[in-house]
Order: sequence, then structure tokens, then C-alpha cells
Amino acid sequence: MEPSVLVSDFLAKCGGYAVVDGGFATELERHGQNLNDPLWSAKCLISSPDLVRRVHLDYLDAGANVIITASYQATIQGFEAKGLSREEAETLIRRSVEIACEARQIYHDRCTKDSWDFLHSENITTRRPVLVAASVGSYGAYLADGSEYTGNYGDSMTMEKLKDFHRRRVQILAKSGADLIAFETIPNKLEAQAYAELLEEEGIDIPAWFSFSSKDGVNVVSGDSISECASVADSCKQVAAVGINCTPPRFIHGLILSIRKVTDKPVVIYPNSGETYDAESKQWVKSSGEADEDFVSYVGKWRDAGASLFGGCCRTTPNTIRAISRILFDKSSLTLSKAEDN
Ligand code: MET
Ligand SMILES: [Zn+2]
Repeated sequence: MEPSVLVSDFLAKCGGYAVVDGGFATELERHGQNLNDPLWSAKCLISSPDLVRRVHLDYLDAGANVIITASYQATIQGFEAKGLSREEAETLIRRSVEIACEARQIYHDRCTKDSWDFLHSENITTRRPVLVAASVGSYGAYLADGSEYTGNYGDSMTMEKLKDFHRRRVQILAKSGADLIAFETIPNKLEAQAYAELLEEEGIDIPAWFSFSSKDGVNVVSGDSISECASVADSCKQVAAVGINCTPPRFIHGLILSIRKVTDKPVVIYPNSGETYDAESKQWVKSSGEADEDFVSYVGKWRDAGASLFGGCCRTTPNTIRAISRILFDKSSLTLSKAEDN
């Protein structure tokens, strides 16, 4: 099936809009994990796979239609630096998808015909669709030095180097049983181009989404224009959705409009809570400027601007996702958010 058809079918089955999960690493931390480690959330694939499964389940219970695997910072290079063999590293990357698939299975098995989780329309009852998205974090995320939020890889970085860095993990994830690959928090155009070429060269046959991050609502974090970055995604046939993650809510509306100008592909957005990551202290700090409202109240506006998939990123929780799901699928609150816009 064509990548775009798979995602548009999925969206249609969900009722036009889909809910993505929320901050995955954040939720692991809320469960007491210390992720101050070069592997970040991927550390839990080694130490706490049961918790990884549980967090996926919590997001499914909260209403997610897409769950994103713990592979964001799971790289062969990162695992090898911890003393694991290449084979062990590859197994852990596959395992991240298996655990998410197990969570989906448990979730579906637990649902009964009468639960709210079944979509009822015209006497046809279908199960709520759930996709497993295999996460790929940027090269900067692997470096774990904050460059995922600057996109500054230095002058000696090339597209070939980035492709070589990502190649094996992408090959593994494409054959892991995941429904799609989520390239997340892409900080610059070069890395988007590297992903696009990689998908092409490797003949990757599952869809992908490209999700960028921004600090100003105009450019991605490196300063490259969001329009140029989204155009790279638009030209790649394996890319079935384009969007923004881990970006303050106040920038999302403008970014959706810029993306819509250069592509007709579905737009995915999953903002962070509006706090900023301080690479030095390795902590999230409240922004000094304009206060971000609880971003759930913006969802109606983002939908009207043309986004189709909605979730949360760092510092958001299953409660955020529950609220998004309610806003999207509860007709009365949709009307409410429309009324508030006027
Ligand atoms: N899916 C990833 C996570 O929540 C995205 C992280 S953005 C820095 O763990
Ligand atoms: Zn994030």
C-alpha cells in the first residue's frame, strides 16, 4: 500500500483526526526513572522493559491512536558505548517495537465490546485503530549535548555522514513490525535530506513522518526555514505526514500554516509543555517570556489551521492526551473551542 494511503485510511478510520501519545521519557521519569544518561529513555529498554510497556499502555488508556517507541535515543553507537555488542544493540532496537506491539495487544485484548474504546457508527462497531510508530531521534539526540535543540553539528558534518549514522537503525526499524517510522525533533534541513535519501536508497516500505522542532515559530531550531524543511518532506514519497514536535505551544499555529503552504500531506503536531530544555543543567525550565496556557485549549485552533494528528511531547503526560482526545472526539467540546475562537 502507498505510504500516504495507509495514513489517510488510518485517519479516516479514526474519524478524521488521530491522537498521538505524550511525553514518553517524561512519563518514565514520573515513574521514578533517572534518565540523566546518554541513552536517555532508551536506557529503560535495558533496565525496565516492563515500565516501558506500562507507559505505552497508559497512553493507550488515555486515548492515543499512535504510540511512539522507546527507540528515540536507542542507537547502535550509543549501546556500544555502554559496552553492549552490536548484536545486543540491534536486539534492543527491535525490542523497543516489540514492547509497543505487546502493549497494543494487551490493550486490545482488554477491551470489551461495550467499552468506550469501540467506535460505533451506523450500527458498525470497530476497534479503535492504533499504530506503532518507531521513533528515530536526531544525531544531536545521540550526542546528548543539547545539539538536538540547536541543530548545530559543525562545518564538517555532511549528508553522507548523517546517512551512515542512521542507516542501520532505520533498516532494523523498517523490518521490526512497526507501522511507521517517526523521525522526531529534526533540528535542521541537512538531517531531513539525509533521512529522505536514506528512505529512498534503502527502499523503506513502511511510511514515515518527519517532525521538526522550532524555537521561534518561523524556523527550525538550526535557523533553517520551516518551509524548506517541510518541502524536503513533501518531496519524499515515503513521507506520509509532516509536522512539529517538542516545540512550545505558542508557536504551533503559525508553523502549521507555513507547513500547509508547501504540502498537502497530513500535519502532525505534538508540542512540549512550553518549558525550555537547559542542556547545561539538564533540566526543563519555565520560559521567561509569555506564559503558555494549558495547550489543550489550542487544539481546536490547530485543527482549524489544518493539522490532523495531535499529541504531546516533553513534559506532557497521559492527562494531556486524555484531554486532547476528549476535545477532538467529544462534539460538545469541539463546538466550545470553536465558539471560543470567535
Ligand atoms: N518521543 C520522544 C519522547 O517523548 C520525543 C522526545 S523529544 C526530545 O521520549
Ligand atoms: Zn520532546
